[in-house]
Amino acid sequence: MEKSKAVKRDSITTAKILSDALPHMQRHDGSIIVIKLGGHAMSSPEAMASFARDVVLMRQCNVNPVIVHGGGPMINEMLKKLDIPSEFVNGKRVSDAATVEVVEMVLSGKVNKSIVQAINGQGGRAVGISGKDANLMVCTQAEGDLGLVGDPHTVDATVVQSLINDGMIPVIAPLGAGANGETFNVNGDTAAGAIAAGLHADRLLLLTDVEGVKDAEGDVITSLTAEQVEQLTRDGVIAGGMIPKTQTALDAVRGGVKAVVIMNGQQENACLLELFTTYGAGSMIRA
Ligand SMILES: Nc1ncnc2c1ncn2[C@@H]1O[C@H](COP(=O)(O)OP(=O)(O)O)[C@@H](O)[C@H]1O
Ligand SMILES: CC(=O)N[C@@H](CCC(=O)OP(=O)(O)O)C(=O)O
Repeated sequence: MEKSKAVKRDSITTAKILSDALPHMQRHDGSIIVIKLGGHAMSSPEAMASFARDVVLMRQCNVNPVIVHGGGPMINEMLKKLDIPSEFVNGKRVSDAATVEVVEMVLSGKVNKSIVQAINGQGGRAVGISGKDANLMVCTQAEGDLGLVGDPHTVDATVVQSLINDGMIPVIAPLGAGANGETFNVNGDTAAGAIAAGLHADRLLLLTDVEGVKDAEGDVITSLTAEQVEQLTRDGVIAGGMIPKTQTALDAVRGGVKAVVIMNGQQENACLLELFTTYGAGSMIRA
């Protein structure tokens, strides 16, 4: 008797939550949401399954998720096994030919396919590709002495749009082709921003391992302007891996993406919180 009362109470709460979500679902109806899943946000099989479930639920609600992933920690692990040293400059991995070979193997292989499998395991239909497929991301060499690190030069999002139109969930590894047959290692955030701009996405969610962009006191800044980002970077408050994220956010909004949110992907149901509730998670950057 007690148990059935509890089930009834929980069911009433669930029905209320679904009802509250209706205006948010209507607001995002038919929209394209690019989600960057960082290596740190894929910390456990449970976290991956929870993310996959959110993505499948989005698709079920006629919201079109496009996943662009990273995998820095997984690349580090493989480079270590192979005894290949690695260093980062301003959040980007200096990449010689041997490093790029490992990056492509890890990202297009195990990481990409484990996300695809997690989404399919929740009843979605995910397709894994890299930025090299169908000329999605043609790159030029990035500035600085970074070796084979690419900056997206042209994005042709036709293949992504075709997958979306067919009800698939694209899962994209951040590699790009060069005009002379090179393979470029592209920072996952940079790739996500370029693809979001190429798709004129409604929103770009950059999932990471912190609540958002923090100020000098360590408090999360919920809404950021371009000027604030530039000042915080000059002051060294925005540093390391947060630099490509905030620069990506600025490039994306300038490139036509309506809003970018930098948020904690380790928080359970992070994407649902952001899209389908009134609670705005993380730091939002708008045009
Ligand atoms: N101002 C800042 N606010 C928040 N995080 C910052 C800031 N400056 C630097 N960071 C660092 O950026 C990290 C996120 O970047 P990164 O480790 O590359 O994440 P991911 O692997 O998810 O792409 C945070 O864990 C934090 O250590
Ligand atoms: C050029 C560059 O830095 N490429 C990244 C690509 C993976 C990535 O961005 O992974 P996270 O999102 O997990 O950090 C790298 O080699 O680590």
